[in-house]
Amino acid sequence: MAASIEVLADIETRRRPVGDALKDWGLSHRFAGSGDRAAIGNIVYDVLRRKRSLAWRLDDPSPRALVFGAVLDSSGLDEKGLALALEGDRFAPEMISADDLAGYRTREIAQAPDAVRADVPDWIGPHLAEAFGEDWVEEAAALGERPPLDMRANTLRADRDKVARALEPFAPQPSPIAPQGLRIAPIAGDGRHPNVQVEAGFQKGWFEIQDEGSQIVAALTGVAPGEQVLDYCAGAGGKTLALAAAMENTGQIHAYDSDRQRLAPIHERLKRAEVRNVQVHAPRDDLSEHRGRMDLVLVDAPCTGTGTWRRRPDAKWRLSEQALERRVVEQREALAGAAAFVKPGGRLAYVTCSLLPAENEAQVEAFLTAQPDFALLDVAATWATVFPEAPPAFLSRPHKEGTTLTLTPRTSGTDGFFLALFTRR
Ligand SMILES: C[S@@+](CC[C@H](N)C(=O)[O-])C[C@H]1O[C@@H](n2cnc3c(N)ncnc32)[C@H](O)[C@@H]1O
Repeated sequence: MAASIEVLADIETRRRPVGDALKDWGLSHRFAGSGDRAAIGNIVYDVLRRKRSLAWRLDDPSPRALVFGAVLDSSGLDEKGLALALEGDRFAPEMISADDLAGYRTREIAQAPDAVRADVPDWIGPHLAEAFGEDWVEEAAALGERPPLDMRANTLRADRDKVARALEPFAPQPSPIAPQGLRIAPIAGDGRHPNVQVEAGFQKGWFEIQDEGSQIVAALTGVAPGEQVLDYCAGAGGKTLALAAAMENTGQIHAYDSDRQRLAPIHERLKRAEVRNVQVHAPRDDLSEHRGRMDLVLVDAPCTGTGTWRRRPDAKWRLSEQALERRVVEQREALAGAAAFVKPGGRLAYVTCSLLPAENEAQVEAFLTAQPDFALLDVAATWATVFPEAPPAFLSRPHKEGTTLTLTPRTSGTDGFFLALFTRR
C-alpha cells in the first residue's frame, strides 16, 4: 500500500504514464518480489480505474485515501481487519482519518453526480451521453472494471483446444463470441494474470494476446481466403495477424502504417505466427499500383482509446478535448487516404477502439457525404452470419442505408470498439 501511494503520487505530480511509474519503482526497489509488484500494480490500476468515485466516497482525493479505499474494496477486509493487518508494520502507511473511513462506510455512491458514478472527467460525460443515452453512466462505469486476459488461437499453427491444453494450469475458457478466443478471468484480489508470453506455445506462435473485441471486428470485416487486403493502419499488426489466419495464409495482405516505429514489431510477430501472405510497406513506399484493386481495406484508425480504459486507465484522466480534436482530423485523413484503394464492389472497414460519437458515427456521416460512391453496409445483420452461435451482444445504430456496430465491456464483455463497413458502388 505504501508503494502504491508512492507510485500514484509520482503519476500525479510528474504526469507519468502508469507503466513507466511502476517500472521505475521496481528498478529502485529490486528487493521486491514478483508477488509484491503484482499487488502494487493491482492497487494502482484499481485506483486509476475508479479514482473519482473512490475520492467521492472517501471525500478525500489524496493518493493515500484512494489506496485505502481500493484495498478495502478488493481485499475483503473491513476497517478493523485492515488496521490489524497493518499494525506493528513499520513500513505501513498511516491509517486514514476516522472521517474518511466514516465517509467510505456511509456515503452512497448512488447519490453522487453522474460523472463521479461513471468515473470519468466532466467534459467526457456529454460525449458518452450522446453515445449511450440514459445508459451512459453504467456503460462508463463498466470501463472501470478489471479486464480479463484474452487470447486468440492462431489457426495457422494450432487450434483453440490445443492452446487451452497448453495453458491448462491457468484454466482459460473459450471466449463467448469469437470462435478462436480464449479467456482468463479478471484478476481476483491481489493476484495476477500469468505471463503467457513466456509459455512455449506462445513462442511457437500458437496464440496471440488479443482482446475478444479486436477478434470480433476483424471477423466482421468478412475477410475471406484469397482476397487482396490493405491493412492501412497496421501498427504492430494485431489485426493483420487475425486477418492472415482467417485468410488461411492465402491471397495477399498489404500492411501499411504512416509510422515506421509503430510498424516495427510486426516483422517478428509475422515470423512467430508463420504468416506468409503479408507484405509490409514502410511509410514512404509507393502504394499507387494498388489503387482501386483491394477487396478489403481496413482502417483501424488512430483514436482516443476510450474503449480500452479498463486496460489503460491513466489515459482516461489524461485525455483532453484538444487530443480528441487531433484524432478526429487524423481519422478523416486516414479514411480519405485509404478509400482510394478499394475496388468497385470491395469493402472498407472503419474501426476505432473509442466510444465517442465524434470519432465514430460523425466520421461515418462525414465520409458518406465526402465519398458518394461508398455505401454503408448493415454490419449488425452480418453478425448472425459470422457468429451464428453467439447472441447479438452489441449495440448498433441505424443510418440512412445501413448500420454501425459498437462493442462495450457492459454489452459485449470486451473492450470498447466501433465498426462501420462500407462498400464501393
Ligand atoms: C489503432 S493503431 C493500429 C493498431 C493495429 N491495427 C493493431 O491491431 O495492432 C492506429 C495506427 O494508425 C497509424 N496511422 C495514423 N494515421 C495514419 C495515416 N494517415 N495513414 C496510415 N496510418 C496511420 C498510427 O501510426 C497507428 O499505428
